Amino acid sequence: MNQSKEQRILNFVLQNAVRGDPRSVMETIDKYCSEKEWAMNVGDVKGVILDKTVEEINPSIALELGTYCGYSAVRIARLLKAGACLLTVEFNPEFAAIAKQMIEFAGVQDKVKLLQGPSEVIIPQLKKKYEVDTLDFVFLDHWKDRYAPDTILLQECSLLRKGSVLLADNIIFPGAPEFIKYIRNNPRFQCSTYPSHLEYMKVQDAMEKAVFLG
Ligand SMILES: O=C(NC/C=C/[C@H]1OC[C@H](O)[C@@H]1O)c1cc([N+](=O)[O-])cc(O)c1O
Ligand SMILES: [Mg+2]
Repeated sequence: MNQSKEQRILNFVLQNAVRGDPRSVMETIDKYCSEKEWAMNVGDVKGVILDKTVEEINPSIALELGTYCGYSAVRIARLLKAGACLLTVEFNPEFAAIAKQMIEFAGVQDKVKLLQGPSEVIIPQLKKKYEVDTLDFVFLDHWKDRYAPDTILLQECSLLRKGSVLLADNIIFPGAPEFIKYIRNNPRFQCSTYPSHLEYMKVQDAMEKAVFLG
């Protein structure tokens, strides 16, 4: 049975990147996906916006929705201080298996907990099963029509506190119109937009930052 694109990306990393070096893993994925096969990693351009947001917050506990191959999990985890943790949620078991290997190869497995399942099932489990109090940072990069319902669910589960920061990928392309409508009209969030480009393409995209005001 021939390989998936995600398996080809992982193999390219295993053969070309430096084990234990997160930056090498990121650069190798970016090289493959810009030269050989496009894939929906946040990428090197929007990745800088993600980096700056994570560095600004310096989160102790972060949540990522939509792991895919683990590119942004590696990207976020490499910036986390000692003792800090990234919980990353992936619905698709094949993608989760790839991401697990990617995270381990990059050497950030001690900072990352990969949770396989639908976000609407995992989010309500975070407090009791995964011992989360509240989240300092949430990166939304999963199904675009899940951004708004999952943001509501995070609030219903009391997982956000005054100052919790959400960062959403793809609010221009593919777009997340319901999320934008919800979050920008919501007095409990302070929003700002970061115009950018779609990963590996000359297509306009943007990221939305939303600070929960409590
Ligand atoms: O659908 C996108 N992301 C949805 C990802 C969904 C992931 O989470 C659940 C599913 O198992 C998948 O692994 C997407 C699509 C494009 N795109 O250009 O089509 C660009 C992006 O950055 C994206 O995050
Ligand atoms: Mg994305």
